Amino acid sequence: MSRESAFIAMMRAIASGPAARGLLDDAAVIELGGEALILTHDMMAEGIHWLPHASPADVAWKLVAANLSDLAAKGAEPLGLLLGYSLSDAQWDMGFAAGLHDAVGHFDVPLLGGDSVGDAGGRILGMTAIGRASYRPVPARSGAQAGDILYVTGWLGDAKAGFDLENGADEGGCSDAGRLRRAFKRPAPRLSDGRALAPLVTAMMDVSDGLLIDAQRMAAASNLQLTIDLAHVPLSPDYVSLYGDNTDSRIEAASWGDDYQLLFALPNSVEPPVAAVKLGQFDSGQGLKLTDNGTATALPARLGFEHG
Ligand SMILES: Nc1ncnc2c1ncn2[C@@H]1O[C@H](COP(=O)(O)OP(=O)(O)O)[C@@H](O)[C@H]1O
Ligand SMILES: Cc1ncc(C[n+]2csc(CCOP(=O)(O)OP(=O)(O)O)c2C)c(N)n1
Ligand SMILES: [Mg+2]
Repeated sequence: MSRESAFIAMMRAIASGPAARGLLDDAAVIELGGEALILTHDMMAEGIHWLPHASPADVAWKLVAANLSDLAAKGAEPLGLLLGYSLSDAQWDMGFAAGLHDAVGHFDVPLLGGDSVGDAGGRILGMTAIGRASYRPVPARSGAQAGDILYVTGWLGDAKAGFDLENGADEGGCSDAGRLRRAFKRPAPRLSDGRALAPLVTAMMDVSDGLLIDAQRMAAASNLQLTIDLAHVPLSPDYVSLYGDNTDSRIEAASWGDDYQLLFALPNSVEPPVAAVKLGQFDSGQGLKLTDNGTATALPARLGFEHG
């Protein structure tokens, strides 16, 4: 067990109310009369979530996007943001403020407040995003049913490719390295897809730590077995131009993380109303199984990103 999951397990014993959803979901859900408030908090730290030479404006953008992605996963409409900020040098602070200004304008979500601290011993940021549910019951990770199909929006692995390029990797034959870099630095939360999907899905979450680990969490929360076919993992042509299309490159795309796509379950009879690919199927039983073009294959040792 990672230090992160051990710590969350301790928090689970404290977070006993129904709004916390057993700390088994992307966000808390507070039912208020005929409405539901959705609340999520994400932290980012230099060296862990962004490279030391990253632009502070990009860091601000990603902090907003990662938080809004958890709202998207619950089909929510953003209402506001609160920022936790460790003061840095004046130039970094100004760059961050400029990026935050751009991001709140782009996503049309107000900054409501926050708190700042000096000399924190490193750049560590926190953000709370508050949203309003567009559909109730608010989709959970735990609602998938045996026989449901698992889908994912967009491509997986582009953020990993963008990270490698930002870290100095050769662009090789990649035709749109800028798009890959943006996928890593300025991910796009799937807010409108989330709202379109919320009335139809039996379960939904975003993919932040990696498809395999996040899908395993959905299967565990739903108390089902889930089989994913590696051949169905959606790779972009740009990703394939850098890493090829083979078992290793598919496993990397399915386990590196930072994708911020939506992962969701639908009954077999329901077609998704947004662009998405089928990854696999839920069955009665437990655990994550992997196939490659229909043939059973071993799970990799590492399913995704975990802190500690
Ligand atoms: N330090 C913490 N204190 C309380 N709850 C936490 C803490 N860290 C994570 N959680 C909770 O654990 C669950 C899983 O968190 P996480 O995997 O980070 O979700 P996500 O990837 O969607 O942001 C969520 O319910 C989250 O609120
Ligand atoms: C410098 C750097 N190294 C590695 C990564 C890869 N990475 C760091 S955290 C993470 C997963 C998402 O972060 P987390 O804090 O777990 O977000 P949450 O799942 O809570 O939304 C990934 C893929 C990165 N973004 N930046
Ligand atoms: Mg999430």
